[in-house]
Amino acid sequence: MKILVTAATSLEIKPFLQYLEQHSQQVSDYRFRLTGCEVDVLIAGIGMMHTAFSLGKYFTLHTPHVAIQAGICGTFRKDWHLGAVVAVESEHLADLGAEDNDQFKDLFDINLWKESQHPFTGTSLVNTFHAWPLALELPAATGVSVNRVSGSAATIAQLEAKYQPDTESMEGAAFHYACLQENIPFLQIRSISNYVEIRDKSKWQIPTAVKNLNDELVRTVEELCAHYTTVTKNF
Ligand SMILES: O=C(O)c1cccc(C(=O)CC[C@H]2O[C@@H](n3cnc4c(=O)[nH]cnc43)[C@H](O)[C@@H]2O)c1
Repeated sequence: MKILVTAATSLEIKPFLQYLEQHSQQVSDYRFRLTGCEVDVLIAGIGMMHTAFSLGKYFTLHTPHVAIQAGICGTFRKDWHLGAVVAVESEHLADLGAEDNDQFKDLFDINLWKESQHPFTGTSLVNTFHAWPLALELPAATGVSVNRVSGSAATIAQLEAKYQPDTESMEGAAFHYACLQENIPFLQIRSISNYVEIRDKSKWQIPTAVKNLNDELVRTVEELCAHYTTVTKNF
């Protein structure tokens, strides 16, 4: 089984990389062999432009069975605790469009895109791969992707009213788009490093978020590889 693990920065998946160093055989700069599984690691860069370019290039050369995007994110949900790990199931591109006075209009609102044009479901990029072989016990989240971390009351209120998001990242939509276009089953796992609120970086809990994210990432990859090994043994 071929698995792609992608992240915006190596810092976000450093513990996973250390795990691979200890438990797998490294076959190239970015490829690891782990109990019958091939795991590629792609550090795609921060933001949708870098993510789309990196994944587009990668998918012209490789077709993984599963792609996993792992990263930290902000949450709009005050009832979710920092450090919680979630699976983001759908994404909106929440700052691509036009400003109309103090209102934001996305490309669907201004009729440059049509609802449900491929690969969108309505106006969002939904993870439609339901044949995931593992029981995912993570809370499901609805995400928005932005080029600028939201940090004003007005922007936050607009995003909440328009998209009812649980999470905010800078790469999720690009990942969903690339995987849906290439028909590659995928999973976006994010851990919450901060609340989406008026900017106060001192409140961000990046170390806890990174630890929990990587615990979950290791568990998921190990389970996927074990599942695949069991399935292939039975044939
Ligand atoms: O401003 C800083 O000093 C600073 C230092 C380290 C990281 C940042 C980020 O903004 C991280 C962006 C990175 O993390 C994801 N992320 C995390 N929280 C949020 C959020 O509330 N809204 C959007 N993106 C977030 C994002 O996916 C980036 O990859 C700043």
